[in-house]
Amino acid sequence: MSREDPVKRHTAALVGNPNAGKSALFNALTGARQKIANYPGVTVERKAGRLALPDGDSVELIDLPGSYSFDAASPDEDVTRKVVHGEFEGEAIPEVIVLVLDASNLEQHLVFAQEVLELGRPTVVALNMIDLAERDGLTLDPDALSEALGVPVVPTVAVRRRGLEELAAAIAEAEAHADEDAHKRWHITLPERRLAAKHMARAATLSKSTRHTVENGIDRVLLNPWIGPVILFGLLFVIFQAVFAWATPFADALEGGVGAISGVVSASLPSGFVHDFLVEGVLAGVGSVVVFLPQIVILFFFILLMEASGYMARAAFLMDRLMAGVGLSGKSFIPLLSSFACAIPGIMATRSIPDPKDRLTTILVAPLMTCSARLPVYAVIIAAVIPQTTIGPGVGLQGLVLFALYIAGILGAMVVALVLRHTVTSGAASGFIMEMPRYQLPRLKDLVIGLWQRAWVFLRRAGTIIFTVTIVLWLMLSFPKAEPGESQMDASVAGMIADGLHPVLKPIGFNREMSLALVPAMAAREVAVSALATTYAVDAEDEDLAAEGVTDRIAELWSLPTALAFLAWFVFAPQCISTIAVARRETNGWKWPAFMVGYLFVLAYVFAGLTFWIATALGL
Ligand SMILES: Nc1nc2c(ncn2[C@@H]2O[C@H](COP(=O)(O)OP(=O)(O)OP(=O)(O)O)[C@@H](O)[C@H]2O)c(=O)[nH]1
Ligand SMILES: [Mg+2]
Repeated sequence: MSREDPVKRHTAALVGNPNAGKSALFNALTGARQKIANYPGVTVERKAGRLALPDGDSVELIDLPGSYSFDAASPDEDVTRKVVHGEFEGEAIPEVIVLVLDASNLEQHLVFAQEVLELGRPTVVALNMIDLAERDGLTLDPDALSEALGVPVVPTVAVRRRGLEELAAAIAEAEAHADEDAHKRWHITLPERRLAAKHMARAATLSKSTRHTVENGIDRVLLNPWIGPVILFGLLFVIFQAVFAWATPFADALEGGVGAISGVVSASLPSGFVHDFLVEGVLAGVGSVVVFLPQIVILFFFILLMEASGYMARAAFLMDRLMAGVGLSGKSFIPLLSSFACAIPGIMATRSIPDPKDRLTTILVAPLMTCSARLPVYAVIIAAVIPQTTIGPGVGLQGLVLFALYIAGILGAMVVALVLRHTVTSGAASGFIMEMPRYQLPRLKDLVIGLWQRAWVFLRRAGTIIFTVTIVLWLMLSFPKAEPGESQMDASVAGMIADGLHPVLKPIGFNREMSLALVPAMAAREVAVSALATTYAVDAEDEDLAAEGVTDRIAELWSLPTALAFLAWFVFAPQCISTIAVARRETNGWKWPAFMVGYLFVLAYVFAGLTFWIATALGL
């Protein structure tokens, strides 16, 4: 900022209804990579970035959660209210407000817009999604809207970077003086506001062709009470088939690559500490997790498609009735579905749920949704013990088992929610209203960037937390060294820990290696795989055994009931430490996370046990 500048412009805040494209504008203007997705409630916290203005100055641009009103009750909307009113701790009131409106949905968006303008602060309107309005046959008149609102209006298409320079220029010119008349002009009741919105939208619409919107036709099918759920279920089924079927060639290639590197390292290094560290710890351990990259990418490909197309909110709508049956609402569906990626963003997404008890229940059951970190665990065990047969055209048994495990998690979450709503979080279930976002064709570039980000997150985890934990375990497995004739595991520190845990887990069919693997898996669930791989590699009696992958060792050493019990454990397995930490932050204390960990441990133990005993009784 130049010193002579009389106008103080430290910050500008993006404000508007959910799904107006605020984060898309934020990313386009600042070069950030905030999450954008086509459903309301994506952004749940305040994020800042720097925006260079055409006059050489720059401002701190703030992306905010979408809001319907300043009176709104949900925690994310509360952040918006606080920031805009200058009540957010450690932050001055923003000098300029950038009010983002969806041009294709103008009337609705003008309701909250009036509330924002009532503040009487320097405001610039971004009339975003002009392209969608055009798609619907709407021609808008930004000047008329500007006249009606009394502030500059800049048409934009955030995702195509249209209108960005004009918007930046308008922000630069927004004068830092309050509009004294604003209060008198705008302060009216909600019905009056709605009426005013209608008039203003009408006045700003130059022409409107009676084009049938794509939405209606598609929604008649996708939201049909009978066909809709079948399509949703079918889609989930296809996803889990694809995770196995499509990934196999890539996963095999990666596994071959890791094996080849392992062979080269083995042959070229003399046996000793460095050799063992690389072969048993790094390659067997961390390598066993990295090979699941293709599966992770495929899973996220589908999640990103659902998020970008606008289907996510439809799925929430379809699930609303089912969710109401267990005392939740469709609002909980999106956080729960996000938990398929990871429970941490899932739990944070609950901030868009207004009712505190709905929100708490959703937080408590979110870890039951199968996060992507569990995918390697499931995949390794399934590959080892479930035959690669097809049981129908295009339906593989392995994919089916994976699907069943996801369903088990979902059903578990539903039952737990039902019980909680009748006990610890009892109260009236709240209603469900969610705007259906416009259908959009996902943009290839967004998809590629999104997948790249996810792949990078996965690889970074493998290189940091999974690496560290696996290496610590490897050290504990490798020392003290065994006497000749003694097994290395028996002699090691880790072996002693495993011996301590095993008696507790033996009744539910777990062997010693599994018992040991559960401990580091608390850091990150994928570690269960690397821990088993490292344990078997360290304990291998000869080079041939050491060269075998963890899948082969499990296939040889585990009985089917034992393997199934391990899968059942991971359906419920108490979450990783980061999830516990987020639950603590979001519930402001240790009480609920402690409760969550407790009930998950009990369920994991009981269900793993039941699975083991039943499978054994059936003679599997
Ligand atoms: N066609 C079109 N799509 C847009 C435009 N701006 C944003 N989008 C899309 O609209 C969806 C919502 O965008 P976001 O930036 O996540 O919306 P938001 O206002 O931040 O939403 P919340 O964080 O939920 O309040 C995404 O799918 C974007 O890709 C636009 O100008 N034209
Ligand atoms: Mg956003």
